[in-house]
Amino acid sequence: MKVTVVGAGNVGATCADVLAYREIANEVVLVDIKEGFAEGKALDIWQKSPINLYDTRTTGSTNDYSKTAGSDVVVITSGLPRKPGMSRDDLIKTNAGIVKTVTENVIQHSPEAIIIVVSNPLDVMTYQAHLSSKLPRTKVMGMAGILDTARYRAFLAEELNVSPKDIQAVLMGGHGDTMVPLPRYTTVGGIPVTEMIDADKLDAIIERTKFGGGELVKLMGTSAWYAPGSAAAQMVEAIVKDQRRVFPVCIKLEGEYGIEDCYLGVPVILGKNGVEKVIELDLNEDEKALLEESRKHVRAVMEALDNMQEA
Ligand SMILES: NC(=O)C1=CN([C@@H]2O[C@H](COP(=O)(O)OP(=O)(O)OC[C@H]3O[C@@H](n4cnc5c(N)ncnc54)[C@H](O)[C@@H]3O)[C@@H](O)[C@H]2O)C=CC1
Ligand SMILES: O=C([O-])CC(=O)C(=O)O
Repeated sequence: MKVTVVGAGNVGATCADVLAYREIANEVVLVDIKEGFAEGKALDIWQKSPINLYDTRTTGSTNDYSKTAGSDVVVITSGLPRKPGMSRDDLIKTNAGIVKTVTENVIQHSPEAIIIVVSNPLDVMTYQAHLSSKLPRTKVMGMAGILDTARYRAFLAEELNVSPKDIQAVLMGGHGDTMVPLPRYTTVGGIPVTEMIDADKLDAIIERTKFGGGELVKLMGTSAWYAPGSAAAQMVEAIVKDQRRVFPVCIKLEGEYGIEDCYLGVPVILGKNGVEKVIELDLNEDEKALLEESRKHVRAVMEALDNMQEA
């Protein structure tokens, strides 16, 4: 299995490293626009192989997409990260151009690839990659839900003093402040979380999760990479190993949840064909209202992208 990761920065290099040391792919190609940058990162990861004991071949390329030919999965992380005081949507202008060019290059050499978008604003960059690749919607998806859910699970594990492994959860909606938490689908070793934690503490954790990306931007002056890179690698693994894992993933909705033509995070089954199935939960009225808020927000940013492309 061959996987290309475009963008050898913080998230891209972390993703490539996880793909290599966990031997998720046989071959990983890193691509970046900065001269020598991807080659250097790939060489460093390759030189770690005798220490960490893996044989995934990692190589790099400065914008030469012929090296990516025949990739089974392509992860797009190229683009600007936000700085303190910015929202993810502030990145749209620069990152839309980058994601468009990168997708066109990728698809020229790997027309059968499955694309995982990471660049922000996530839901709308997934839309951009879908437009530019012209692939079926099941083969173009965005990574956000696994990350948001992981933050929520980590915060809960800390509060309850239990292993994060035993916390199962699902979040839906856009990757941003309007994400939709679903506490009634959160369990701790199979026990509903509401039996383990007070409502006000759970509310505080949900609020912290919504702004989880911003918390890290404030601390570091740039956005997160360890959890995002690992989350993207986990999606790659589900696809290349046809694991049929159930994850929240950003995909274009075509009638599911009563929503047409909007890119939102929803639980799906992920396997060798990409999104094998969108899982439709029976949401209650409060959850439907939160999802509608999220839809409105993402639609507005999608329309901003449409206007930019017409201009
Ligand atoms: N979906 C999610 O949950 C998350 C999304 N992100 C987003 O991922 C993106 C990357 O973040 P970082 O890795 O921290 O940024 P970074 O600045 O460390 O790396 C980005 C890389 O993209 C490269 N690049 C720019 N234009 C390119 C082009 N046309 N072709 C190839 N490479 C190009 C840059 O040279 C740079 O090395 C940002 O947009 C960030 O907001 C970050 C974390 C989580
Ligand atoms: O916060 C950001 O800008 C990066 C991101 O999407 C995240 O870490 O959730």
